[in-house]
Amino acid sequence: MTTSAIKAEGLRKRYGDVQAVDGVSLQVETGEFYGILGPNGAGKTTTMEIVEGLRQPDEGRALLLGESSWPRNTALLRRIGVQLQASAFFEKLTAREQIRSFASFYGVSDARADAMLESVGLTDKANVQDDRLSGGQAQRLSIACALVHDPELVFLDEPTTGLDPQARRNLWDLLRGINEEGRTVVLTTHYMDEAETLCDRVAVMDRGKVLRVGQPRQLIEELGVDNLEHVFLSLTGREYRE
Ligand SMILES: Nc1ncnc2c1ncn2[C@@H]1O[C@H](COP(=O)(O)OP(=O)(O)OP(=O)(O)O)[C@@H](O)[C@H]1O
Repeated sequence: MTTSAIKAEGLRKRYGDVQAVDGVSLQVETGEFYGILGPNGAGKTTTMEIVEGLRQPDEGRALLLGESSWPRNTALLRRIGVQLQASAFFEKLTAREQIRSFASFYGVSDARADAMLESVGLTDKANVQDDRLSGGQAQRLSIACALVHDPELVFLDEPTTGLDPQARRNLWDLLRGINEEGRTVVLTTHYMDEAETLCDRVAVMDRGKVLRVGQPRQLIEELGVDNLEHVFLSLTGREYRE
């Protein structure tokens, strides 16, 4: 029997008056490209952080690669990659210095760091300081940093937000490649077209709950609608972007 990459049961997390995550259960299989969809504030990031072992749930538990992700398990952290926002870069370092710094935390060689930079198409930007990179270049650098230690499972939180259509498409190719190499990918996104294009399965979240899980095509067919945007409308009775 193979172990699921993620198995989360009954997760709950409250911040003051806000019930950010309200009984979330999820299962992600090894090798899957899995999307967590939902509008701002749906609870996507909090759910991911609990699963990653970066945040303690009030209730419930998450198994990551077959092991409990809380209390924080440093051995597990080596086996996962978490894409940080570009704002988490070290100040004033060049692209090459950034990725070599991340690599050094894991005892990964400079050569491997440089190869990752090459694989995301940033070799010609190696000497450019992070604050001079375009939005798409900064996203690619942050993804390369998350992959530098060759993790089995990668978490990407809204990797294409704020990018122009061409940069988004370039990034989609990169993300597909990461998954085709055999890695499990978990992505949060606001963009339904992105989820439809990339994800094997999606969980549609709203107000801290998972409303439905399935293959994008299957959800569209089941609900008799044209696209994922309409799946959301049909599940919640309201527009995705209100
Ligand atoms: N550290 C925190 N302290 C207090 N409230 C928080 C904190 N983090 C998140 N929240 C609140 O919890 C709810 C869920 O937030 P979360 O970031 O998980 O949602 P999200 O679906 O990832 O949203 P977005 O798409 O905007 O990133 C929101 O109402 C948010 O304001």
